[in-house]
Amino acid sequence: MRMTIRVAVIGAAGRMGSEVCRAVEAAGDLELAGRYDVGDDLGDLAGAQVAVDFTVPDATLGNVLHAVERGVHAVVGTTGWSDERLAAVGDALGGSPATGVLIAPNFALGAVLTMKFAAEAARFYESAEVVELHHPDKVDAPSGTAVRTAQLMAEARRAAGLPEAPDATTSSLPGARGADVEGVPVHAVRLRGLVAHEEVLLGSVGETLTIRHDSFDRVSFMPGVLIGVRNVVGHPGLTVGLEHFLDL
Ligand SMILES: NC(=O)C1=CN([C@@H]2O[C@H](COP(=O)(O)OP(=O)(O)OC[C@H]3O[C@@H](n4cnc5c(N)ncnc54)[C@H](O)[C@@H]3O)[C@@H](O)[C@H]2O)C=CC1
Ligand SMILES: O=C(O)C1=N[C@H](C(=O)O)C[C@H](O)C1
Repeated sequence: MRMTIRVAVIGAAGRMGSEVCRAVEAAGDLELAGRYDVGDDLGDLAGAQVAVDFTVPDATLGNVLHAVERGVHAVVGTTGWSDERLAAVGDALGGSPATGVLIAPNFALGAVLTMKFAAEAARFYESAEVVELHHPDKVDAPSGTAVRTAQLMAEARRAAGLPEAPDATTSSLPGARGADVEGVPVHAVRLRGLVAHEEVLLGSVGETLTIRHDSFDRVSFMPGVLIGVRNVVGHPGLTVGLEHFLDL
C-alpha cells in the first residue's frame, strides 16, 4: 500500500494553485497539508513532504530554496527559469542530497509529447516556427513551453547541421517576426477565451507539418502535476521536464 504524501501548495489562491489544491484533495494517496499565497510565512510548510509551486517568476526561486533547505521536495510549474536560477537550485540541493526538485514548463501530457515530437521532426525541415496562444492574464511572453520547444528544436537542427531557416525579410515592423529563440521564431498571441495552446510549424518545399496542442481547461495539467508529486520523492536532485518521469 502507498503511503500518504503530505503536500503544501504555494500560490494556492491562483488559477493553477487552486486547481492543484482540488486535485490533491481528491487524490486518495495525497493530503493537502497547507495552502500558501503572497504574504504568507512559509515556515515549515506545514510539515509537508512535497511543496508545489505555481506563483510568479520573481518568487519561485526563493520558494524552492526555502523548501530545499528544509528537506521538502518541490514540484514547480512556474515559468521564467534561467540557467543561473537552475544552477542556484542545484547548489542548494548539494546541501540536501536526499531532496528532489522537479521543474516543468508544462504538465499537460499532450504538451510534453508535442515538445518531444517537435524535437524529433525539427531536423527534417528547412523552416521551423512556434506559435503559442494564451489567455490575456498571462504575465510572461513567450510562454515557458514555447521557449523550451524552440530550444529543443534548435538543438536538433544544430545537431543535424541545418543552416538558418530561409527568411527574405529585409523590412518589418518591430516584433512582426516574433522572438528569436536560438534561431527559431516564437510568436505569442493573447486572446480572451483561450487557456493554453501551442502550434509547431515545420516546412520544406511542397509540404508542411503542424503539431498542435490545446489545453482547454486547467484540469489538463493535473495528471502531470500528480505524477510529479508522486515521483519527486524518489528522485533526489534536480529534474527539468516531466518527460523524465514518463519514460519518454
Ligand atoms: N507548468 C505548467 O504546466 C503550467 C505553468 N503555469 C505557470 O504557473 C504560474 C502561475 O500561473 P497562474 O496560476 O495562471 O497565475 P496566477 O496569477 O493565477 O497565480 C499565481 C499566484 O501566486 C501568488 N503569488 C505571487 N507571489 C507569491 C509569493 N511570493 N508567494 C506565494 N504566492 C505568491 C499570487 O498571489 C497568485 O495567487 C505562471 O508562471 C504560469 O506560466 C501555468 C499553467 C500550467
Ligand atoms: O500561464 C499559463 O497559463 C501557462 N503557462 C505555462 C507556460 O508559460 O508555458 C504552461 C502553459 O502554457 C500555461
